[in-house]
Amino acid sequence: MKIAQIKLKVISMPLKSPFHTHLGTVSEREGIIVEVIDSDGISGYGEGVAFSTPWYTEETVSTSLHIMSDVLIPLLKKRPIKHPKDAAILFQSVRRNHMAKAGLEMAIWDLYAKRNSLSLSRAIGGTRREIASGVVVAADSLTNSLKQIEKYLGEGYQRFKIKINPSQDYSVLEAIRRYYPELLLMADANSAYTLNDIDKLRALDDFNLLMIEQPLASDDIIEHSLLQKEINTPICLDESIVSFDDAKNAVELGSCKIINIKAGRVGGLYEAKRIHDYCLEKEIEVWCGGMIEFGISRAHNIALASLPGFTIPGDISASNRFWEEDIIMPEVCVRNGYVCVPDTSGIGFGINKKRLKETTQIEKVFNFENK
Ligand SMILES: O=C(O)CCC(=O)c1ccccc1C(=O)O
Ligand SMILES: [Mg+2]
Repeated sequence: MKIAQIKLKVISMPLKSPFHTHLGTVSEREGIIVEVIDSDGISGYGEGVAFSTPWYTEETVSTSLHIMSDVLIPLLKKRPIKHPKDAAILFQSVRRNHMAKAGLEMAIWDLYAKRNSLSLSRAIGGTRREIASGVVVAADSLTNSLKQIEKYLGEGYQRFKIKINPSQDYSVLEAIRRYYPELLLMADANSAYTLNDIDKLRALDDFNLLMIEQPLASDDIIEHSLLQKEINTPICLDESIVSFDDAKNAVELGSCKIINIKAGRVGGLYEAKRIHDYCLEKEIEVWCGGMIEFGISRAHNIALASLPGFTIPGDISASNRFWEEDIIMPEVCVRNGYVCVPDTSGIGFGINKKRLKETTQIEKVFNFENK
C-alpha cells in the first residue's frame, strides 16, 4: 500500500434529540473523518470517535486531531505499510490515544479491503451476513424511556439499553419491567456506582437484566471482580477494557462475564479482533458498543460485529437513531431487527459528499512523498 495523501475533516452535527448520561449531555456531536488515499487514487475511510470533551475517555476531538496530525501521520510517512496490522504495530510506540490511532488504522483497513476487492467483514474474518440490532433509549424521564421502547420495538430492535445511576435505577427498571416483562433489557451505569452501593446493585438482580455495563470506576478491574461475586446480573465491562491485556486480566480475575468491544476504545480493528479471538476461546460473550457515531464508524461496527464471537445484539442502530441525515449512502437501516452486512468491497457504504461538506468545520491535508 502506498499512501499518497491523508485528509482529516472535523465535522459537527446536531443530534435529533440530546443524549443524557449522569456524566453529561451530548447535543452536538463532533467527530473526525479520516480519508487515506493511495497512489492509485483509492480512498479508505475511518472515523475518530473521541467526543468534544473528555467525559467518556480522556481523549477529545482536539487531542485526537493533534495526535493524528503531529504524531501518527508523521510515523506513517516514515514506514511503509503492507497490511493494516503494520499500522497497529507502528502505533504501539505511542502511549494510549486509542481513538486517534483507531481513526487512522480503520481507514487503512478499509483501503486494504478495497485494494483486495474484499468486504471489510471478509477482510477481518467475519462470518455473519446480518447483525442483530440493539438500541439505547433515553433516560431523561420515565415517560420518554417507555415511549422510546415502544417506538424502537415497533422498528424491530431486539435489545434495549438504558442508562442508570443510583438515583433512578430501581424505579426506572421496575416500571419498564412492569410493561415489558420479556424485553431483552440491559443497563449501562458508566461508572455511576462504588462498592458502597453493593446493596443497590444487588437489588437490580430482581429485573432479569441481560447485563449491567460498567457499574464501577472507569479504570477498575479489581473491584468489579469483587462485585461480580456479590450479584447475579452479569457484569459487562466497557470503559475498563482499552486493550487486549485488560481483557485478559478482567477475564482471569472474573471481573466480568461479558465484554463490550469498541474498536475506537481499544485502538482499532486489529486489537478489537485480538480481544474477540481471546474471548471466543474463553467462552466470554462479546458485543459491539456504540459511540453515537456517524456512518463510517457504524459501517466499521457492522464489519466488526460480523465476527463469530459477537453473540449479543450490540449498540448497532440505524443512522436515523441519532441523525436527520448521515454522511454515508445508503444510510444504515434496521430491517426486522437486523442490519445487513454489505458484501461490496471495503466498508460497503459510499460517502454522502454533500452532507460531509456541509458538516465540515476544519479540513487538514497531508501529502506523502512517494519515490
Ligand atoms: O448507541 C450508541 O451509540 C451508544 C450509546 C452509549 O451507551 C454510549 C454513547 C456514547 C459514549 C459511550 C456510550 C457507552 O456505551 O457507554
Ligand atoms: Mg457503556
